[in-house]
Amino acid sequence: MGKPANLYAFKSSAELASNLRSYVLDAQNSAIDRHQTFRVAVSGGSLPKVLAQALLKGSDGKVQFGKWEIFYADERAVPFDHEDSNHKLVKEELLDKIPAELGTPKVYPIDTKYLDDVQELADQYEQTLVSVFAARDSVRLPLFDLLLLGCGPDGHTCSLFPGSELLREAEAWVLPISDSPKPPPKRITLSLPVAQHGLKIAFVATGEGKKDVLRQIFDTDEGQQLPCGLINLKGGDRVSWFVDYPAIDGVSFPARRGSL
Ligand SMILES: O=C1O[C@H](COP(=O)(O)O)[C@@H](O)[C@H](O)[C@H]1O
Repeated sequence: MGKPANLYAFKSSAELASNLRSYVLDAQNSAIDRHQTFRVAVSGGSLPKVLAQALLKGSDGKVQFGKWEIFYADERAVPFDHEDSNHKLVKEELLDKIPAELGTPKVYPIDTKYLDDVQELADQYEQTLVSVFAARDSVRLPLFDLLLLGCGPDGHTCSLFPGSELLREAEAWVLPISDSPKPPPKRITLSLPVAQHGLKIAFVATGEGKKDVLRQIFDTDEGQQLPCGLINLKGGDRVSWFVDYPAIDGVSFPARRGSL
């Protein structure tokens, strides 16, 4: 079954946030040591709030935002002032609140010129990745230092939904969606191979609403076919889960509780 290599459970959001902070700082420091920059893909949904709690408070280590390059694991095809925009959410929860002394990250949002054509929107975002990570013909997949992912109650992550034919895509780095089962329907998303390839991959899932899907992912064979399950399985020990107690209520796999 899809036993997670690293499953950390916390009784409070403050505890989860402080452990997520240590994990992100560790990823940041080794990335900066390796290539002087930290390339992170972030998600929307419930993640940005937890991430802000982790990164904007805390005295251990230093978040070197000036060395961060932030990309979107998925984005909705809406303007930046629309309430469904993942960039708006990340900006309001985190980016706008970064103290000047921590530096300013380089952020790569979608190009809203292409909102009417999701294929073009995805292609343009892929070009953005190509320009940063290297030409398509020199690397098969972009390698993020860290992917910060959510897990929807149906097992979706990024904008990869259960049963979607997009899960079979092997070549493209960024994919368009016109019929997302969760609104809004038009989106772009990192492809499954890109999401599985991250050097480190963290899922953050909190609240009772996640307990059924986590039980499925960790305790059943079917759960491994869900998008989160597919990343969990392929990623092996590169994957860590940060959850709270309500989210793993009923999961048989023992989580390490309380700390990394
Ligand atoms: O639609 C989306 O949902 C997922 C999961 O969101 P959550 O609120 O259940 O954490 C999110 O990771 C993704 O970025 C977003 O577009």
